[in-house]
Order: sequence, then C-alpha cells, then structure tokens
Amino acid sequence: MEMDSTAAANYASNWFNVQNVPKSYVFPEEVRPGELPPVCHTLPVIDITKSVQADTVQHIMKASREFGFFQVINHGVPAEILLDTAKVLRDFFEMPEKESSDSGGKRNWVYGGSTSFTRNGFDLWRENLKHPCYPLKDCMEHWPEKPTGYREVVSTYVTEVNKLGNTILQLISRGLGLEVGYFDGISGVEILSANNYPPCPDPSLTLGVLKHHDPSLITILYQGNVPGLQVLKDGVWISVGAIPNAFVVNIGNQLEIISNGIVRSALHRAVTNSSEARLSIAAFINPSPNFIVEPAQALVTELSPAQYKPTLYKEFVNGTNAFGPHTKAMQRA
Ligand SMILES: O=C(O)CCC(=O)C(=O)O
Ligand SMILES: [Fe+2]
Repeated sequence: MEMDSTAAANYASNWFNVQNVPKSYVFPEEVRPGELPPVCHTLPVIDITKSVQADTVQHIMKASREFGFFQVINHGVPAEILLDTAKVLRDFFEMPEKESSDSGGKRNWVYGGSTSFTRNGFDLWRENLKHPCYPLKDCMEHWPEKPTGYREVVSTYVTEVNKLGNTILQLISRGLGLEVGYFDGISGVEILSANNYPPCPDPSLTLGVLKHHDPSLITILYQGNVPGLQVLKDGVWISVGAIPNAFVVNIGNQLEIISNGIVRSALHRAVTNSSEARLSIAAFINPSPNFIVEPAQALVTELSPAQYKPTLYKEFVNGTNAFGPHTKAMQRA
C-alpha cells in the first residue's frame, strides 16, 4: 500500500524504523520468544451461527476448559465494521499528533508509546490506545476526535461486540449449568484497547505484550490477518492463527472464578513479525465495579468446594498490577 508523504515522513522518523533492534527492546534469553512456533491447528474455531445447538455449547466449554481460548466465525458482526474499525485505528496510530491530540482537557483516553510499557528496563515493541466504553453515550464524547469519524466507527464496533459478548456469555452460562441470564446487566465492554505492533527487524528478540492473564470475564480480540498472539498450553507457547473476520475469545480471571475453576484463564502474550505491522483490538468484557466476583452458588458443592474468595471487582482492580494507573481510573473503580 502506498503511503502519503506525511505518513511516509512520520514513518521514517519513527522509533521502529531501524536496521537492528535497539538494546532496550532485546529481552533476556529466558523471556524472549526465540524461534516462532507454527500456527496451532488444534485451537478450536467455532461457528457461532449455530449458537442454538447444544454442540456449540459443548465446543465452547471444551475449548474453555482445555485452552481458555477459542476463535469464533460467522459471529454476525459485519466484515465492513471490522475493516472500518481497523482502518480508523491504523489511521490514529499514523497521526503525528496522536500523543497530544485531545478533546478540550476532558479526554478519557490514553495513548502509550513503546517506552510507556517499560518493565524491568525492557521496552515493548508496541504502541497502544485505550479508553472506557461504558456507558457508551457518556464515554464516547471524550474519545479521540481525530481521525475523522473515530467516535462513530468505534462506537458501532463496541455495540456489535457487546451483543456478541452477551451471546457468548449466555452460551457459557448454559454450559456451566447457570441460568442463561446470569451475566445480564452485570457485564459489558468496559475497555477497548488497541495495539499497534510495527514490523520488527528481529522478532525472536522482542515482545509486543508480556505474558499475562486478562482481568476480564471474557476478552474479544480482533487481529485481522496478521498472527502474533501466543497462548501457553501445557507449558508450551502455541501460536493462534489469524483467520480473516474471526474473533479470538479468551476466558479472563473473573470468569474462571465464577466457574469455580471449570473454565480457565490462560497465560498469553503477543510477539512481533518482520514483514508487516499488526493491529489488534481487545474488548475487555468486565463485571461492573460493584459486582462481587465469587464462585457461582450452583457450582459450589460438598464435592467441589469454593476455590476462590469473594472479591468486589473494584477491589480486585485496585489490588492488582494487571491494570496501570490509567486503566484503573477508567474502570469506574
Ligand atoms: O495483541 C494481541 O494479540 C494480544 C493483546 C492482549 O493480550 C491484551 O490486550 O490483553
Ligand atoms: Fe490479554
């Protein structure tokens, strides 16, 4: 794709436009990804149009127990909305003024450049944009004003992903033997977090996102056509394939707790590649701040006692390092 002259000039002066990986991005040997594994073909891909069928519930449950991850296709979110959202986010990351652009001092979004995520002296090969989404009408007025159309495009995306999230949570409720409406009114897309991973001269040395669990109920991730997500399965990092128009869904810590450990929240990370920029859009579907997260009563029996203590979600948020200070503020916690 041809870049216009502003984008080309911006690219040329960027931190990632280098021949060799600068020292601060080179992770120690035990953490760096090394040789990248081939795409894993056993990670389940679930056709969700058949969501009324009992075997869809069974597929989702099996994947959630074994991997903590699955992909969904035929999910009903129009491809056009995915492409428009990815485009407006790519355009955001290409704006020279992305760090300073705001909306009259009332902005509620945070841009993080590659050196904003330094851990133990190491920098991540990514940049990130995050903002709250709930309640949507109030939040979106304080989202980025530029690029043109950002708020309209992204709010449409969030509305669609919310619907999909409800469907998936209903299927999981059914699979767990909870009432179908168990999560109604207590969950929604709270935070949207978009990552841009520029091409990297040596992906074996760098990381886009360090290994972590998501502190959500579930996370719904769109990664377009470029792979880079890895999941730890039985002690081995496996690579999640990039299926055009699919979403990757993963179980977060809070759903693992509610399920009393039946479904699991898996460690995952993002790696880079040398040929093309990768954009990923994570929608964190979280419980509301005053929801007490604990194993569902129906899942606690004499044979399977509660494995987790009850915690007010906002206290969990305040007590964990999983959220940076900005994200904590966004959580309404
Ligand atoms: O970019 C990715 O594939 C992963 C991002 C992620 O794990 C997150 O934002 O929590
Ligand atoms: Fe994650």
